[in-house]
Amino acid sequence: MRLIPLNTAANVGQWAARHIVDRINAFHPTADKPFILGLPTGSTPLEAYKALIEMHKSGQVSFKHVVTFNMDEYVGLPTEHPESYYTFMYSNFFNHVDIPPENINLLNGNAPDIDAECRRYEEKIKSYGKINLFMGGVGNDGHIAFNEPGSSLASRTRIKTLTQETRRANSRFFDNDIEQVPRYALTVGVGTLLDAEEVMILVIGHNKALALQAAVEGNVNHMWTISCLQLHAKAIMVCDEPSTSELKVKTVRYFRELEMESVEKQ
Ligand SMILES: N[C@@H]1[C@@H](O)[C@H](O)[C@@H](COP(=O)(O)O)O[C@@H]1O
Repeated sequence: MRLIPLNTAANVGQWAARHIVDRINAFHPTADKPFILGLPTGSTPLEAYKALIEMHKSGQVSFKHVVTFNMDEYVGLPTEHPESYYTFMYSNFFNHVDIPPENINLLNGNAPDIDAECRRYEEKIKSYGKINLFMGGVGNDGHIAFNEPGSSLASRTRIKTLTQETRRANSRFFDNDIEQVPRYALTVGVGTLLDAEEVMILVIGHNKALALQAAVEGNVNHMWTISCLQLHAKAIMVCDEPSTSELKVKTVRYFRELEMESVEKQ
């Protein structure tokens, strides 16, 4: 695991966007060999999306040959609802870059057959071989995508019941009214995420400090599904300063020194 300790949320967004752009450009994607990018929603990736849009506008990257898969979507929320992940993705990212609409993949939380929809999503990912880079965030309780505590670490795309804690945390987007927050969501599984070639998680704010501690210093544990990243060969946690407040000083120092070493060697 790489841990990148930075100062601010803006630094985290910039770092993540630069990493994505470098990966896409190094891949030299074409129509026949597109770059496959996994994407999250939430407040955490907003700065990264802004930075990606700026880099696109200044000619540093094209998304013409990038295929995206979003991690999750609420069940039963109309697509055009302002808080659907569909709306989020188009207004915060897709509408501002040159990605062809047919390259965008989102789970349909209103599909008549939810199980078939989840199978379709897994099969579509498989049809491309693998996801090259999955960007994600983390919930206060350590959930990755919507893999709530106790989710199988081998899970695939499926429907999940949201915990009270997640619904409470997300009620800030629903007039602070927990009753308006959907009870279910479709989410890629922990196993789906672990299949990606690389996973990059952004961690912002002191609310995420316990989740980051569990991810980095805790044991692999299904109660903190983010800890699955310890099983991944290429995982990166990009963190702001407040989110590292539960980590040991020596842990942060260790990872900071590792990064400095690798910069010097390049
Ligand atoms: N399903 C999403 C997660 O993918 C996200 O990582 C998490 C954190 O959200 P935020 O970035 O707003 O803190 O919230 C939601 O529950």
